Parts: sequence; C-alpha cells; structure tokens
Amino acid sequence: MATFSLLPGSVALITLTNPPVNALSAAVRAGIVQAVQRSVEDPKVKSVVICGQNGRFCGGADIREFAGPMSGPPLVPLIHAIEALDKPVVAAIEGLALGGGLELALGCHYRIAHTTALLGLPEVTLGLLPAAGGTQRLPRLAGLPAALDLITTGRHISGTEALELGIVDQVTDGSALDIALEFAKSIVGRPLNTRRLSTLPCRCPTDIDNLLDRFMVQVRQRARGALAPVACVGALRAAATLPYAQGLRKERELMDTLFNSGQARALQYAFFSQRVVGKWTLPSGARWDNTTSRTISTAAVIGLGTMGRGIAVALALAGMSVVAVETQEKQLSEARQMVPAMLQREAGRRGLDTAPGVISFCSSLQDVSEVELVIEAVFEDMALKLQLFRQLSAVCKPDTLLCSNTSGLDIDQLAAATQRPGLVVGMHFFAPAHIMKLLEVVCGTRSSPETVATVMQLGKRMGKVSVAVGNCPGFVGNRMLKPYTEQANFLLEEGAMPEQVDKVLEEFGFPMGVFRMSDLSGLDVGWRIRKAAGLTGPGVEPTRTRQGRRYSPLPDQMCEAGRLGQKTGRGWYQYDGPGGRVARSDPWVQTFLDAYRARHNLAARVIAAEEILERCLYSLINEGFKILQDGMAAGPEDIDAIYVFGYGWPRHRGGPMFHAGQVGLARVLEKLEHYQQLHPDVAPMKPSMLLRRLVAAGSPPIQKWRELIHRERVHSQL
Ligand SMILES: CCCCCCCCCCCCCC(=O)CC(=O)SCCNC(=O)CCNC(=O)[C@H](O)C(C)(C)COP(=O)(O)OP(=O)(O)OC[C@H]1O[C@@H](n2cnc3c(N)ncnc32)[C@H](O)[C@@H]1OP(=O)(O)O
Ligand SMILES: NC(=O)C1=CN([C@@H]2O[C@H](COP(=O)(O)OP(=O)(O)OC[C@H]3O[C@@H](n4cnc5c(N)ncnc54)[C@H](O)[C@@H]3O)[C@@H](O)[C@H]2O)C=CC1
Repeated sequence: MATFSLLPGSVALITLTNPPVNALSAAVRAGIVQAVQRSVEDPKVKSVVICGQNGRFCGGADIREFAGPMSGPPLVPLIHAIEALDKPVVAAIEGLALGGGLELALGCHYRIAHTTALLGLPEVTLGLLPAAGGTQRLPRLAGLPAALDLITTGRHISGTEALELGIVDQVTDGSALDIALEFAKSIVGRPLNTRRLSTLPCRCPTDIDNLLDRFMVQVRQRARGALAPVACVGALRAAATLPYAQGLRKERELMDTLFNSGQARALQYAFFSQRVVGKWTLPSGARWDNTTSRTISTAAVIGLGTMGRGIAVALALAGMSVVAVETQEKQLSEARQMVPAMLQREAGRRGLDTAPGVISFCSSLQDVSEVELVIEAVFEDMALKLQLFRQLSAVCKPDTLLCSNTSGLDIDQLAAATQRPGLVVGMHFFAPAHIMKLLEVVCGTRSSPETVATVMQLGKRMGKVSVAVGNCPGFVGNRMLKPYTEQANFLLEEGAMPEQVDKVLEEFGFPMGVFRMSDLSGLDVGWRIRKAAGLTGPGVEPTRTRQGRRYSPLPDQMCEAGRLGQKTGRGWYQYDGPGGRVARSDPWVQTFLDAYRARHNLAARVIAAEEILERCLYSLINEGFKILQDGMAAGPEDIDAIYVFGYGWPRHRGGPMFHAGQVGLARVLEKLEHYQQLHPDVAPMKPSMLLRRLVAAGSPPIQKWRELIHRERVHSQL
C-alpha cells in the first residue's frame, strides 16, 4: 500500500509501503493513485514528497505479479498523473530506485537522493524494457548516450553518479527525506513546465543514426541472442526520433513482445533461482534459517597457482586478513608480485581506493596456526591433499574450518584424514576466482550444519552466488559437464569438426563452444584426471571402449601429440603462438580426424546442427536429473544457478533444467530414448528415472519438481 500524511508546511508525504523493497504491487499502485488524488483535491496541500518506507524508495514492479494476469491500476497513467500535477512533487530517494521505482521518480518534478542510493533501470536483466515511460523520459533528462548505456546494461549507479548524469537534482550524505521535505516547502508556486520530462525534447548528439547504429552492433554482440537489449535500443531510437506520445507507443509495443517471450520467463526465473539457492537445506533438516554461522575474519590459502591467487584476492576483497602459503619458491615470488596488483586492480574496479583486507605471503604451514578458516588449492592429487589435510589438522586451532577447492575429489575422504571431520567442507571456486560469481559449497556426509552455514555466509560476503551441493565425483557442475564433453568428442568421431560443434553451441548462447573452451583451460587438465582413473596412459589400448562403455581417446591423442590448447599454441584450433588467444581452424585437425576415423573404420557423415545441440545438451540435462534423483542438488534452481553463474549457460535460457521444461520434458525424454537406441553403449543417454517420473506425472512446471522429488523420495521411488 501507500500512505498519505499531511505534514506541517502543507507538504503531503506519500510513503510506499511494501517490505522488503517497496515493490509496486497492485496494492501499492492503488495506494499511490488514492494519495495523488487526495493531494490534488486537498487545498491545504501545496507540495508533495514521495518516499519509501524503511529507507528504501522502491525496487520497481513486483516481479512476482508478472507470472499471472496483471490487475490493479497501471503504472503509466499513474506516472503521467503525478507529472501533470500543478503542485510540485519531489522524490526522496533513499536505498534504491530501480526499474518502475526510478520511472516513478522520473515522473516527479524533482529528485533528491542519498549519495549511496542505488538507481537504475534493470528491466533488461529480466528480459523486459522500462515500459513505464523510462525509455522516453531518461534520454530527455540524461541524454541519449547515458540512457543507452544504463538501459541496455541495466547497471545500478550510485546517487553520486546519478547527480553527475543529471538524473537527480541534489544528493546528500544525510537524510534525503528531510532535505526533500524542506525543499518541497521552498518551491511552492514555482513554474513546473520545464520539470515535466515528457514535454522536453530528447537530448541527442548531432549524429543520432551513427550513435544508434554503433550501439546496436555492440549490443547484438554482447546479447548472445537475448532479445531485450536489442528492443531497448529500438525504444531509445523512438525516443530520439519521434514525439513523446509516439515514442511511448513504440515502447509499449516492444514491451508487449518481450513480456510474453520465453526469454523474459527464463530471466525472471533466473532472478528468483539466485535467491532460492541462498535458502539452502541439508538432508539432515538443517537449513539456512535454523542454523547459526560463524563470522570469519582471518583465513589462509594453501597453494598459490591459478586458483589460490584468485581466492586470496577474493577473501581480501571481502575484508579478510589472509595468509597465503606456497611451497615452490618461484611460484611464491611470482605470487608476491602479481597478487597485490590483482587485488588493487579489482578493488579499483569495484570503486574502492584500497582493498578492505590484507594478504601476507609465506612458505610454511606453521603460519596458518591461528586463522579461522583454511582453503586448500594445491594440485588435484588426492595423496597430496590427504597429506596436507593431516598436517592442517595438526597445525590449526581445533575449531578452524578446513576447506578444499578440489574440482571433484571426495570431501569425505579428506575429512576422514583430519581430527575434525565436521569442520571439513568443499569450497569449489571457478577461474578466475576473484571474478567468477559461482561457489559450489560441497557438503560432505560429516560436514556440520554450522560449517555449511559459515561457508555459505562467507561466500555471500565475497559476493558469490553460493550453492550447497552434495559430495559426488565432479559435484554438480563438473559431473554434468562430463557427458556433455564426451558427447562432443563422439560427434567428432562420427564426422563433425570442432568448429561446427562450437558454432552450434555458441549460437545457442554459450560464450564459447566446448572445444574453444577446452583449448582455453588446457587439454591436459582432463588428461591428468583420465590417467589417474586408468582410462589412458601407457599400457592402455587406444580402443573406443573403456570399462564396458563407449570412450573416445581423441582428446588423449591430441595431448600425446603435444596439442594442449592455447598454452602450446595448438589444440582443437591453431593460435598465433603459445598463449595466443585468437582461434583459427587447423587443417592438421581435419587430417588427424580423417586418419583416426580410417583407423577405426568409422564413416564420416554429415551431422545436422539439431543433432549436435540435442546430443550435447540433453546428455548434460539428463545428468542433471540424475543429480536431483540422487539428492546431490536440492532443486532444479540450484543446478540452473550453477550453470548460469559458473559455466556460461545463457541467462536468457534460464539454465539447463529450466530449458528442459521449456523444450518439454516429454520431448527431451523421447529424444534421449531415440539417441540411446542409436548409441546403446553411451550410458549417459539412458534417461533418468526422475525424468521418466516427471513425464509420467504430466510434466509439472519446474516450481513443482522439488515437491515431487521429495514425495517420491519419501515413498522410496527414486
Ligand atoms: C500482453 C501483455 C503485455 C503486458 C505489458 C505490460 C506493460 C506494463 C507497462 C508498465 C510496466 C512497468 C514495468 C516496470 O515497472 C518494470 C520493473 O520495475 S521490473 C523490476 C525492476 N526491478 C528490479 O529488477 C529489482 C530487482 N531486485 C533486486 O535487484 C534486488 O532484490 C534489490 C537490489 C532490490 C535488493 O537486493 P537485496 O537487498 O540483496 O535483497 P534480495 O535481492 O535478497 O531481495 C529481498 C527480497 O525481495 C524480493 N524482491 C526484490 N525485488 C523485488 C521485486 N522487484 N519484485 C518482487 N520481489 C522482489 C526478493 O525476491 C527477495 O525475496 P525472497 O522471498 O527472499 O526471494
Ligand atoms: N584451474 C582451474 O580452473 C580450477 C582448478 N580447481 C582446483 O583447484 C586446485 C588448484 O588448481 P590450480 O590452481 O589450477 O593449480 P596450479 O597448478 O595452478 O597451482 C597449484 C599450486 O599449489 C602449490 N602447491 C603444491 N603443493 C603444495 C603444498 N603442499 N603447499 C603449498 N603449496 C603447494 C603448487 O606449487 C602450485 O603453485 C586443484 O584442486 C584444482 O582441481 C578448481 C576450480 C577450477
């Protein structure tokens, strides 16, 4: 709702009241309509201030309402009514003014903000555009270039930056509401014509077409198939070239198309998934809201290679005092040089003069004896990690948490090597660890709820999307990646080329196809794991079957030929030299594949894009269903958040499990059955029991899967 009060000095105060972010629900919009009406009719009211309860102006439309039929007074006429008032209206912006919240403020005649308030039009991140006049009023106020930037990225800006861009009239470090109330009294009777943004011309540079065309090219490149950013540019073109009323019609027309698109549904699902995963629950019944966490202020990182360096930076950025340990002298001295520079650069990027935490470097484990939490990031070698966990258990305080950044090794085995198995947990970061948003928190069978709560909380402080997952080989993300990459290799055996597979995946929206990605991270990473598993190496026959299943030795043979990817200048593609970044097709790969197929009597065939996409994605999705079935992820949102934030799954497609729902579960099942018939030796194609049960249950919407899984588990049918 929204409350109306008449304050001394003849100022009417309208307070938006809908915790926690005062979203513009139907009730709030109705409340504003009534309060505006009272302000018009009451002769005692000389000016109006609009604010939000609890120091938060407004978080925009109530996103939950988008799922059903819209009801209540619409926002556009409401904002017009405010703008048309002949009593001055001032927005007092504290906390946040986002989306419809900022559009409401743009309809006011003046805006006063706290310096730290967050302002923005993030609709594009929900697959929409600011359709309450935002695309038409903002360029009239801040100019077309600034509006293009803010509306196509959806980025939040501070009150201070909003002042620089002319979006607000004044900022304060004190109470924006107090200043707004005083200001409202002082402007009674001032003419308002120049303050009604819809009546002003758009502020454009001379060469509008050139600017818009350049922007459109950039936006299309960044969008990876997303519709909303492109529609935003269309609406801004209308603002720049048409009168306000026509521009507004165009804005609405574009919004209508976006509103009902699968992309908008996917992006809104992704918004809520990110929040759902914070509400973790363990099989024991321990949950985010019934478990206490400890606040960590000192931490150590062991091993300063690729991952350890980024993790140390991420901890220091979250305000921690970090001890960084490395045994190799060369690595240590390199880290001493590089890590402080990384820290400074990232702090600067986040608008900080200096990082809130500090990092000290050393080579002895004894120096970690006093810290509250240790993160191990040494080589992916179980024997080495076990030895380290034994040492840490002896050296550290008895209540220190011991965490491993392993990409897939058994957390229970590491825990068993210590005297404190309850304090052992996986913290699986993604490279580069100080930038990537995902953190898989791997809960071992003996990890205590308090340990999980502490690490989830720490992840949040580090700005990560932390997802609690179970302990199984590869955890969630890498476990699903295995059948996906395996499928891509099989496609090469059958006739595809790496660039063909990559093109299909990139057109789907991945930033990089599987082979380009493999070249980037290094083919030797998987090679080492496969050697350790006895799948390749001296004495293992180069056949296409291992342990009773179809196996492709192609990547092993690439490694044996010294083609490790970008680091060697040759992999599935060729590069200008070692460390080169620009991938070019390599005739060597064609010859290599031809010879391989000839050796194994494989006839190359033309493979359609549809088959490539279905085999890669559906084998990954099928593994996702198996993970849900095994209870290694609490719900589909957890898997989807992992894939969106850690593996470049296009956000406008929601995540793999959401995508399965969009395609239709029955169709995914039918396709898996079809490919399994063609390739009976490929185990990951065997449809999971959970997928079958969901289809049998009539393919319920994704929001119902958790409940069904729980029910079936209780009845032991999974
Ligand atoms: C053919 C039919 C065509 C129909 C066409 C219709 C045309 C209509 C024209 C007019 C349309 C007007 C459109 C409009 O107004 C567009 C919008 O405003 S879209 C919304 C824009 N706002 C946002 O994107 C903000 C989203 N929220 C956030 O970014 C963060 O939540 C925020 C920075 C505000 C706060 O962050 P933090 O403090 O970290 O809290 P949480 O994120 O954990 O949130 C707390 C809690 O609040 C819920 N929530 C947040 N924002 C909203 C929201 N806008 N609506 C609903 N709920 C919201 C969030 O989910 C959390 O709740 P949980 O229960 O914990 O999940
Ligand atoms: N590279 C990646 O993209 C990712 C790696 N991981 C995991 O992170 C861990 C580390 O991987 P990377 O950083 O890539 O390895 P890396 O090879 O770059 O670095 C490992 C570092 O550990 C040091 N080290 C080895 N034994 C040590 C000991 N006893 N004490 C102190 N330092 C020691 C080494 O000298 C080396 O500097 C592995 O478990 C890996 O699986 C997890 C996510 C992503």
